[in-house]
Amino acid sequence: MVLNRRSLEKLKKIAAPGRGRIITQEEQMRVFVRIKPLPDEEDLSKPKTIRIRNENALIFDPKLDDTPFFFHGVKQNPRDISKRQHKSIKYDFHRVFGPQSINEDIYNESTKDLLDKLLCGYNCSVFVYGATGAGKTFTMLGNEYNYGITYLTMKDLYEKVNEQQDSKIFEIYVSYLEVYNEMVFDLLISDKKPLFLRECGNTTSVAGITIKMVNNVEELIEMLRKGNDNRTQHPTDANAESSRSHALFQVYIKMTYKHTNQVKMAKLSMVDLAGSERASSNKGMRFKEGSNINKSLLALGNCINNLSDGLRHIPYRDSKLTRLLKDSLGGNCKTLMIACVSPALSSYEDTYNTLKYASRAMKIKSNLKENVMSMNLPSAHYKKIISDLENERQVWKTKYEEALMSSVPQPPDNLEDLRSTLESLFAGKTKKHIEILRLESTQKKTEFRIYLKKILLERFSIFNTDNVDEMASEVNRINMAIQQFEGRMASINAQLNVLWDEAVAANNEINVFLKKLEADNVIKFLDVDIIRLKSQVINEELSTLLEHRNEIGVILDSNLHISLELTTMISTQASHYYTLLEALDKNTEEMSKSHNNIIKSFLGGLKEVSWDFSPRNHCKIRRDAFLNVNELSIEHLRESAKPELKRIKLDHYMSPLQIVESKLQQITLQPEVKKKNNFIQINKTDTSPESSVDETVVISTQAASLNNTFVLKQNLDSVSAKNIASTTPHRQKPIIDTRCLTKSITRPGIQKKKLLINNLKTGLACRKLNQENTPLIMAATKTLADPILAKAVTKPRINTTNNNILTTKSVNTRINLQDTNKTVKVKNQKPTLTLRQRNWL
Ligand SMILES: Nc1ncnc2c1ncn2[C@@H]1O[C@H](COP(=O)(O)OP(=O)(O)OP(=O)(O)O)[C@@H](O)[C@H]1O
Repeated sequence: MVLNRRSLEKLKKIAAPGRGRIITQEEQMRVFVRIKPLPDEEDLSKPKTIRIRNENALIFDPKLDDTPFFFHGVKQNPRDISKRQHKSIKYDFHRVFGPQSINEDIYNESTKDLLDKLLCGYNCSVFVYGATGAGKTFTMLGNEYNYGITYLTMKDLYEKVNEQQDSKIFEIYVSYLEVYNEMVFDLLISDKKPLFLRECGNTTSVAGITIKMVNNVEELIEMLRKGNDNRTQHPTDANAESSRSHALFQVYIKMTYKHTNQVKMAKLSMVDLAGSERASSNKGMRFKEGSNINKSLLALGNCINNLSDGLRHIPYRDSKLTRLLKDSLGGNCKTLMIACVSPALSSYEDTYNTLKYASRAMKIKSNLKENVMSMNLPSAHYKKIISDLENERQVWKTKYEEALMSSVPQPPDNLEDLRSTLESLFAGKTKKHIEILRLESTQKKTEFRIYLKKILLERFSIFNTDNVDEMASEVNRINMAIQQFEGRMASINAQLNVLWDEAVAANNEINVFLKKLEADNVIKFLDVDIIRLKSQVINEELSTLLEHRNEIGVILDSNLHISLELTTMISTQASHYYTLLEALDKNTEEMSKSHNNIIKSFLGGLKEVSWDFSPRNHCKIRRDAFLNVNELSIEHLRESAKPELKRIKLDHYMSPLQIVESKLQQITLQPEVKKKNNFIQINKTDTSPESSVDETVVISTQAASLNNTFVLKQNLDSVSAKNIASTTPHRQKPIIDTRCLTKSITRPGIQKKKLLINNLKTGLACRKLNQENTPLIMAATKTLADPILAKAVTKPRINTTNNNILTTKSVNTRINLQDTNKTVKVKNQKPTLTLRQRNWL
């Protein structure tokens, strides 16, 4: 629809605030005329069809010059040979460029101004019109010495775009097509097939046209060059390189204002029309081309006529060319026409027609609107943009998904297989561990039996017997049993060695598999399974240990009964003998005293060994060496270290009291005692490979309730135990694992005694026995079935002259030992000795 002048006036309004400002303005089409220079062969003396009056006007077919011509001093009257009546028509244009003008002059005074409008969001069109050979292509494209206005416009456009980069984001797309023989072809692709036009509202779009994004002027020039190569050109009578098609080069600019996010779109169309020519001058194909060119130019002329007359009907549909130029001629577009003419007489008609057209075009008014580009772009353009954006979105989506996949890896397809492999590997490991533990359990039980048998022999040696033969066979039987047990031990050791190898191999297999899982980056998917399987192994081990504990408990129980039976038998017998000796008056005073002491101890004078179950001792209580299977071996197995072949010998085992005794022997007191805050510092002379610097000795009276109680306490915190477990080779670990042990033995009157820890020449410490307490201690020893206890609990002798003697009266301070962290703590005269040992194991 074309708006008449009244309607346009109405549209000159400003939209209400807040709805955006749309300015509609009426613009006259700007028309320029370019007169090309005469060709070299043309006779310059001949009259020309155009005379330039001034910058804005020319006279077509001017009358001959009135300048008088004198011959021999006589004024001559010039004769008009053609006898023709000169038209002498004056035409006004926006600018008339003479033959001397170069393309840059044309650009500077015509299209240059369009750029500002374009970058404000107005559509702009430039089309060159004229007869064939009049210089249209020369004006549009030029040559390498004289660049055409297309190049100059685009060059300036990119410069302006760069200047405005801070405030706007630009996207520039181009399309290039030709209308040849009433068919539309895409010049940006070499594949020539006609494209269809689609009417879309007030605009016409080309279906399937290539719209390319151009980032700089160089890319654009290259694109133009390729497009021109694809353009249909044939030599004609008038032009050796005549363009036989109308070329339409369109630039689409999308501008996004950075601060407001407002988007403006504008289109620049540069149209190089094919030249009109007399159809009669060419034949065949050229004739057909010429008639089609003329047809479309005629349609263009009709449109221009109707537009200039302000008619409502504009026959755009009469040709492909006019359909395409619909929005450039009378719509929302600032349009500029450059009419190219030749001043040569031979082009008289063409020039006349061109000037007529150009003059009429001057009257065309267009209706300019800002921010309307989006309506005027061909739908193909949007489709292209949408498809490009869609492609771009797809590319980014793929990239994003890839990035996501790499950051959050997907579980492998064979996860289930990997899990079942893991399960079977751990099942193999568990099996081996359990076999080892069971065998170790058997080993311990066998060792315990050997121990018990040896105790029998020891006890037997106390007695004098008459029946030597009978006893000898009994002793023999016990020795045979010991031998048998020891033989079994050897076999167990051999089996254990094989099992250790297998267990280590199973563990290595797991480690290799786990490393592979880690390398394949799939271990994270099996983390939970690995933890579950590891804890399953530990659970199995613990239940095996429990079984072992129960079995040892049963053995201990039966032995306790046997011991009780024996005690009853011995006491009955002793009582008989004492009564008999009493009756015979053979008892000495000493014997009576001893007898009384024994009875006293039977009545509770000697307390049982007690165990410290207090929560602060976060450790396991171990009754003896035979109770638990060696857990450290399993810990060590987990570390995949092969144990040494040497097995622990029975006689390396010590009772808990022996251990405490042994440790006490390694402790000596510092000659100089530093007093500080009720504690004293002691030093340790360490000659034992088993002892360590992390030993703490505390002598204290911390438990007032444990009156008359002598407490030996060994403690090892769990962290140290763990460290030791992982660093100490299996075979080098101590014979007994007594992480926490507290024994309390009450001795009447011990508060009056003094503890002597003497540093001997050997460097080892020992304590002197208090002979007075021997019977008492012996009784305790019997109860414990442990003769070495006699050495463990002694009555210390006072020696005030010796600096190495520690008296309970004097030791009221605590002094930390710098290099060993050992502390001796003595608070009053009722000493409780606590020995804390950290890395003894
Ligand atoms: N202003 C000019 N200065 C110098 N040479 C020119 C000028 N204008 C045109 N020519 C020359 O005239 C010849 C024809 O020009 P051009 O091809 O531009 O004509 P045209 O109008 O495009 O013709 P057609 O319509 O047949 O394609 C070319 O050789 C060109 O170099």
